[in-house]
Amino acid sequence: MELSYQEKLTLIKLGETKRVKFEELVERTGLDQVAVMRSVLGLQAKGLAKLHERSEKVVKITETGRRYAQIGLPEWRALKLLRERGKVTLDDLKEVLSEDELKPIVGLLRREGWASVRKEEGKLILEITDKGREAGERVIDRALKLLAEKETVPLSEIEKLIPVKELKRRKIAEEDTVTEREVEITPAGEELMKKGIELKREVSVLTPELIKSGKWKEVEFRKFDIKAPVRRFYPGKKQPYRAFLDKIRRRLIEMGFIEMVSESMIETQFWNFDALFQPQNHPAREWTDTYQLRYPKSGYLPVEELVARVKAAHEHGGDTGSRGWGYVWSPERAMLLMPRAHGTALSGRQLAKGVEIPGKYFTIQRVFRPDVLDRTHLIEFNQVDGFVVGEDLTFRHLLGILKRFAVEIAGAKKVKFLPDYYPFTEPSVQMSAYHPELGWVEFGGAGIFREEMTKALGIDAPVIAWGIGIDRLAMFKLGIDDIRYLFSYDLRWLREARLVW
Ligand SMILES: N[C@@H](Cc1ccccc1)C(=O)O
Repeated sequence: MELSYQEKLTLIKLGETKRVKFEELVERTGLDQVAVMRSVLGLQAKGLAKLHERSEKVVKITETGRRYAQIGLPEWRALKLLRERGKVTLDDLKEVLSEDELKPIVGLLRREGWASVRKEEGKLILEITDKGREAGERVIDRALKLLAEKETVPLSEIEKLIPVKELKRRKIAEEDTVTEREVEITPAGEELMKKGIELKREVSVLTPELIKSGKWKEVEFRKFDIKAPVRRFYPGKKQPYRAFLDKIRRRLIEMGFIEMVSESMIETQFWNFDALFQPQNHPAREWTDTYQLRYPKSGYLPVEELVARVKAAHEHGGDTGSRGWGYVWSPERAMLLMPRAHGTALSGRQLAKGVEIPGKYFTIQRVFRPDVLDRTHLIEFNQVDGFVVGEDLTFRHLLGILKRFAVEIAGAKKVKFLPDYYPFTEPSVQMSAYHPELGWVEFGGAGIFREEMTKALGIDAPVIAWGIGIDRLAMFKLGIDDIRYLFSYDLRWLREARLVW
């Protein structure tokens, strides 16, 4: 017969006493109540023990009863005052009684015969009687004492003193039933005891020490029922959206991309727009499309030489053969600060800083654009931006890379390219990816950076670039249909959201 460690221990302890109160058995085993009950039921199922349950009517002291036991029943407090003063008015009794206690007191004292009552000038006067002077302990006092001492007393015992309804009426006690449990060993159990039960230490974890010392041979391993329902356990973990972004970062690093990082979400217009050859009168630079910082309003421009080249590109195309945008470029405008509106700003910074050629770079950026919040729009979202630079890159390489992203990152089955326009790329494309559940989803923009941009930043090789919005994808991977959930505090979601990749 297979007995668990706890069952064995319980049986051994039971064998010492034959029949024992459940609570005492708990004490003897040193296990907790639940464990002992489980063991007893287990032993009972195997015919080794028997659980006897008997419910008993008891009387339990109430909060009021406990208070009376301490300060005395109201009639005793009143009598004490009467004994001191001989007679009192009802008002006088307020010294020793509460408002609720005052109301029934006249009736109580009269019933006991402890006081006589009369009216004098509209006032109730109570005067002590002989019986009141001599009064001693009554049954109700004895019952209260007993209850105060034991808290619960069998109903039968109380009823020997006083009808329980009397105690209930005075709110001293209430009735209850308790279940008395006793456990008894069966003959089969005794039989097994006689044969001897080997109580091996039961372990639930196999440790290196157990293996090294050879002790694993002596111990018994705890059996687990892996199908038993257990409480849900929520260990600390990454915020689900963070987990998603980290996954993308990993993918790109595995594909050989170098990450571009930034300590700040704030950018000068220079890097967000000017360095990307986006003219200063471009509508996307207005407040309707980008935010501005109120304070501080302006930041710093990079080295003069670079600024001069950007200015020349905007005004007349610099040395690219382009005519530029043909306006007077303002450094003040370029100095204005803003929350970054696209990740491409970091691509511009990287190109100006210098790059390996050939080289591949990416960044995951939180970006900000005014919008009306709803289930699919936020004013802040995340983009994966990046570029590949190399001597003989062509537009076809760009399409190939984008397709690869759509498949690798988004799990898209089909992609579609449409002509598009960006001030910093020529040609420009927009890519849509076909998602089995979402249908055609706009994935992002891409193109070959214009020479007006790359040359001003000091790069003399073709650069193919893209910017991909990844929040729609995150929504899908996290199984949510409201984009605001990406930043939700909803504990249930934070605990249970699952990233399906
Ligand atoms: N920055 C563009 C995307 C883009 C990046 C790079 C090249 C072309 C387009 C956007 O925010 O939509």
